[in-house]
Amino acid sequence: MDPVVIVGAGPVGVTAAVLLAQRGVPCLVLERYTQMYPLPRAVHVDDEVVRILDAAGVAAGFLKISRPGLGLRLLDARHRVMATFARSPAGSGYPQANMFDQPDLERLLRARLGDLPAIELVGGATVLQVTSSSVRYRLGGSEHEVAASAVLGCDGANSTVREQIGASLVDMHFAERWLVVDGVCAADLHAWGGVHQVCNRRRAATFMQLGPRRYRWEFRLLPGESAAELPVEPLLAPWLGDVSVRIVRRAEYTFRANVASKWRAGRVFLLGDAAHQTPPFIGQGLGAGLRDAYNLAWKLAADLRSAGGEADLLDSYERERSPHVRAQIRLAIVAGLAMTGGRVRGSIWRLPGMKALALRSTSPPLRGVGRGRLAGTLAPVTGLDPVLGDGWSVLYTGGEPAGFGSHRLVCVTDELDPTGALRRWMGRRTVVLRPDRVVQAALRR
Ligand SMILES: O=C(O)CCc1cccc(O)c1
Repeated sequence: MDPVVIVGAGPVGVTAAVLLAQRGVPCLVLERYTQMYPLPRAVHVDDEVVRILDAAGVAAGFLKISRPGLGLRLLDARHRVMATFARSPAGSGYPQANMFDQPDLERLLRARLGDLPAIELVGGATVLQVTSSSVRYRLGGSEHEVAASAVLGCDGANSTVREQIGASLVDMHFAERWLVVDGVCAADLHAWGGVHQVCNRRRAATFMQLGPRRYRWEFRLLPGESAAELPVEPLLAPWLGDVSVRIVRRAEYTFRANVASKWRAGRVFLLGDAAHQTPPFIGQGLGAGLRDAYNLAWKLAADLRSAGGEADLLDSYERERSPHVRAQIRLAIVAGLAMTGGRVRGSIWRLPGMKALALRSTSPPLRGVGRGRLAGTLAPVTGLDPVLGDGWSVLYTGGEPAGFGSHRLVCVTDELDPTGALRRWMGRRTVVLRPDRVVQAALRR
């Protein structure tokens, strides 16, 4: 089988490679740089995304390098607490919010590559041309062409693959310039362990702890200000007291909301920032890319196993992922407006239902999957992967259901479900799960 060529060895590309290789699909990962990018970027993933890291074999390692996020705290311009939306650090499976430093996650994922000989990673490779069945790239002084069974563009916001398939970015009408500062402090700041949002219209700001003595600050820039010229010490002073900080990185970012006009051309697919970009206000940027990888990997593996016989399954990638990511981007924009618009807009958070919205940790159901209330939702089966296997499965509680062909039949007993939470969720239904644990059908007995 020709390899799936993955352009970009960031967390999305590497996760896609791992998920494919675990299903027996050879992968060639082409990365423009020779070294891993050493500086912080993404800082948060939710519990659904940790399940994806689990599927890729790195959840145990991730829990060691991350810390549970305690929720969201809104502060006024003088840093007085306006509201706290607190998460319980121990959810039913993984913590609902997980704070981390991206280079730590990338090291974990790169180490996982070493377990999977079906993956080859080539650094220093600049992709020149992409088709459904080949990729041409420059390495050192020479050009190479490799045959591909599919191509995944995981090459970030300025994606070459996106350009190659003629997709553009559709603007969801959000652009703000922010200064992002990462620092390591000489001592712990003893800050509350969630995300702090300063609801100051003049200088909206975000602050959070990422690891031991490691912190992230973000400050919205005013028109005409540049991150390079803005003195950072007065901005950090209220958070630091007399503790000194070593700044690891300061950068200007334009937070944008964009979705690619198409995510696929033939057997070339876009994933992660190549397909969508979101403002960071609900911490879903990297998670969206990892959800892409998880959604596509099992479908592509099934298609390759059946020699191209799963055209509809491949079509469902964009059909499912695009509305999901748009919904999350819209939520990020609304949350951002409420959090950065000053005291008055900040008071929106006192309205009934807003607390539940701020703390909601399940993402919207995938559209167009089966029918019924549970269809398209992620089943709460954390930890059951060894029982469910890597294919389709059927969960049942009564008599063994018939007519499910090669699906794995799993009787949900006390042993599998000691707290009864899974059976409460199932109600009196028999539940058909896809390989990615999304509910395809939930049938009343
Ligand atoms: O959902 C949470 O508890 C935190 C979400 C979050 C993460 C990172 C940045 C941010 O502004 C919000």
